[in-house]
Amino acid sequence: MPDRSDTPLAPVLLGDEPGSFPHSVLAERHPAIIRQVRESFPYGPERHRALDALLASCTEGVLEPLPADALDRDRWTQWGAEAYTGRPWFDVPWLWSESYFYRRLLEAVGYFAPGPWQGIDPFRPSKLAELDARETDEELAALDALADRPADERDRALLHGSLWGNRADLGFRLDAGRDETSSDTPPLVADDSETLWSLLPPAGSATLCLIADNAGRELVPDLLLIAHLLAQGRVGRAVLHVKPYPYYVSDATHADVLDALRRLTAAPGAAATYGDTLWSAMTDGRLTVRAHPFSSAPLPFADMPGDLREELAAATLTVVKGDLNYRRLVGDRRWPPTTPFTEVTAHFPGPVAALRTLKSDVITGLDARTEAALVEAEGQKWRTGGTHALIQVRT
Ligand SMILES: O=P(O)(O)OC[C@H]1O[C@](O)(CO)[C@@H](O)[C@@H]1O
Repeated sequence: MPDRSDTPLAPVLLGDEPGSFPHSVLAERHPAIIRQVRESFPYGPERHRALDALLASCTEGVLEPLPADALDRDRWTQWGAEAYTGRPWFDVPWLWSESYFYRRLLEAVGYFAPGPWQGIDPFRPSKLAELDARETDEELAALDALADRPADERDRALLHGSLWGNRADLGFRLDAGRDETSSDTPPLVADDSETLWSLLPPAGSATLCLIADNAGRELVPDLLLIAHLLAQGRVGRAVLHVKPYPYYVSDATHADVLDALRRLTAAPGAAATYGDTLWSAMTDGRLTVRAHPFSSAPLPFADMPGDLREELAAATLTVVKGDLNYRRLVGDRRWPPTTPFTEVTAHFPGPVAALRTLKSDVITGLDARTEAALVEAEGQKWRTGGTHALIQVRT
């Protein structure tokens, strides 16, 4: 991360503290994900053995190197594999070990190797179930009532749909025991939406990059937001960044975009109009989907490569969705919550907006009163419970 003399770097989050949230993800959530994946398809004995080996490695062992013939081995070396392989999963930066877990999981199910399981997304059954759920029908039906509302109400509804859609990630739901906090504190802990709208004036034909997070019930409202912005002329061109391979259980890939788009175009009522807008925008090049390798790198955005930096520098605004992308945007560190968002995102190549529900410890940009009220009402649960959200913008 570049020097910011006025903001000293906070310690990087590791998973080594029993009782901490990162530790519970490594010790409990990852084994649960392996169990879920094992049941998602009738994998044969070889795949089951590989999943058993991953389970043993990630709970009691060390990070093992990728196979010598893995096509992305050099890339992982550049991303720090030599420094971290051979070490216990709990002792390396949490962002690194968590991201590497998904790479190893895909290795275990044969996602990359030539053969029948190549390219089969182990999370697809749960992603499709979510897309087919009754709740998705209800959310799409609500678009009919929106059509007659004033423009600013539609702007707000679609922005908030995309924001709160982030609450619906599938990995989060594996945590059945997580407390639901009820609190009198406002759901939005920071709201820079006025600034966001000022960057995308009507008929301004801005270029928007949206760095997507989850598929299914998050991606659908993300796509609706993009369709709305294109239709309003607030955005002339949009680039949707997705993951190059299945990641963090429900993260969106290009295949998920196509599933979501089909869901929209086949829906009754207004939803299909949004779907048609997106379809024609993809066809004529106003909307493109990108799967840059760095999208699944175990590194903060401060370390992004030059080509991606250039691309994002040319955007009027980049919208960064979700919790994991927030960790990568501000750095996965124990920042004091009042650390200015503008300073920790100074490295980003252009104007950036974070839309995120709070699902991990990292937080910046709070005012002292908001932080105090949250702590008073909930202790530290507001950081990870997914019941609060933020819209933060750096121009
Ligand atoms: O889907 P999101 O919003 O990125 O949230 C995923 C979050 O889930 C975790 O994988 C575990 O909580 C976090 O590491 C990550 O930040």
